[in-house]
Amino acid sequence: MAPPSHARPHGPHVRPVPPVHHVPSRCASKVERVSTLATDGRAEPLVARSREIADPGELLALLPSSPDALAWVHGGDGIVGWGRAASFAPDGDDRFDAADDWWAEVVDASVVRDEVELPGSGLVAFGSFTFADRPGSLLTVPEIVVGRRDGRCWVTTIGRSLGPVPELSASTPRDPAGVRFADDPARREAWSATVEKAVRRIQADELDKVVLARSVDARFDEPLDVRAPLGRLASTYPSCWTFHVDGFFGSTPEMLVRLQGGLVTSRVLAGTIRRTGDDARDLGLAASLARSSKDLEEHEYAVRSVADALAPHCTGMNVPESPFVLHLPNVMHLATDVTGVLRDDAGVLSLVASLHPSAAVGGTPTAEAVRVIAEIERLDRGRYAGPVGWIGASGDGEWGIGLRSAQVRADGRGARLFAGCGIVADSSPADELAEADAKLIPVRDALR
Ligand SMILES: C=C(O[C@H]1C=CC=C(C(=O)O)[C@@H]1O)C(=O)O
Repeated sequence: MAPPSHARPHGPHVRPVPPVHHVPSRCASKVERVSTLATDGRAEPLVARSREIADPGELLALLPSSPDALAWVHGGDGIVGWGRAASFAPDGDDRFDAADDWWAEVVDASVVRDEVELPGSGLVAFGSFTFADRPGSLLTVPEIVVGRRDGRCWVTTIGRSLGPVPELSASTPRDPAGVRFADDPARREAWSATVEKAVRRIQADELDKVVLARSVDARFDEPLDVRAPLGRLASTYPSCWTFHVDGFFGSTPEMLVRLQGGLVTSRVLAGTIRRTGDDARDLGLAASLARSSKDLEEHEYAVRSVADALAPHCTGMNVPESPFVLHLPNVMHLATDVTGVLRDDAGVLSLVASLHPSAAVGGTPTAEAVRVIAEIERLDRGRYAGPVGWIGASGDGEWGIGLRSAQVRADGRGARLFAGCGIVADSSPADELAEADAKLIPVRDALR
């Protein structure tokens, strides 16, 4: 069978062709709209150029101290960026499709010279979407991107004209100062009561599973330099994807969807056990997690939701029958890697639109779970549990679920940390509270 076409109608950016290619716009009015969305409002297309460079050292250390700093790193590889060449803040239920359309227009109106041709090189946008239909989603095209993959490094400049390779230098971030966490017992009790309420509704057959989240506020004496927690997260959780977009940062173990060269992959997590720090004991706990009917049930809902959402877009899907246990420093999760071969021309944001919210962050059935969350959780999740990641000119990209995360306040002197747990019929409120505490550890520790 011929391999499916994975190129989106974004033009020929994906093909290894001569270094400079200008993709004609689909229609002039769209180009104008895109250009006016760029930060300075001038009606000019973007010019992006990626060049291979010598290894500049740790990517996160290159970030300037700026609210525009962007990051998506995993085990030393990934991309970081800064500056804002263009951005778009989609809103509403169709925010993913609106973002996808905007991106198609940006790509159509841009000139890309990619001498690297690796995932993340060429024109890219970073983004973060809200969990629910509320303001706060953002797709942003940086002016500078630095990337590393499999030992190769590059820099991309994006702007109104071809820019020179910038000077890259590492700097040391300022440690968080005077950190206090507010997690008072009354709020903890109230959350346990909410879990109990959800269990009763599940036992009454209103729904099968719902993910409930809680938040903890942090305060700082000085505005946070987000590069400090980012560096700590990346070194402590190298198997997670450490991200930062517009004050939303964290280290997520869950890949909602990666699209690369027609291959679709998703890492589904649900079902958790805390680690004790004693390796022998943790191995026993991992075995009990793999046998726990409560966790296996919770996991199965999450896998089903992802497999069902991807099925219309994929052939040759592989959905393993049993999960493996993913070991992280704070917790262990039941995990399943779902793969498929793209059979339509969906870009990664269309796949995100089909997948969000998966049962790892929403529940089963989805509509009922989302309704119950809105009714009983009493929390504005913001970007927590929403998709976060990047998209390239071909429509390929990587989008994780914004977990183990926090949103920095606009004045930088505080942040809200989030964690949630999948609730099923035999969930215990005390266990879920302890599990949520364990899921808060990565960001909590990174802020100390
Ligand atoms: C909702 C979160 O985790 C999800 C991902 C992995 C395991 C989960 C669980 O076991 O409940 C959650 O579904 C969170 O970290 O805030």
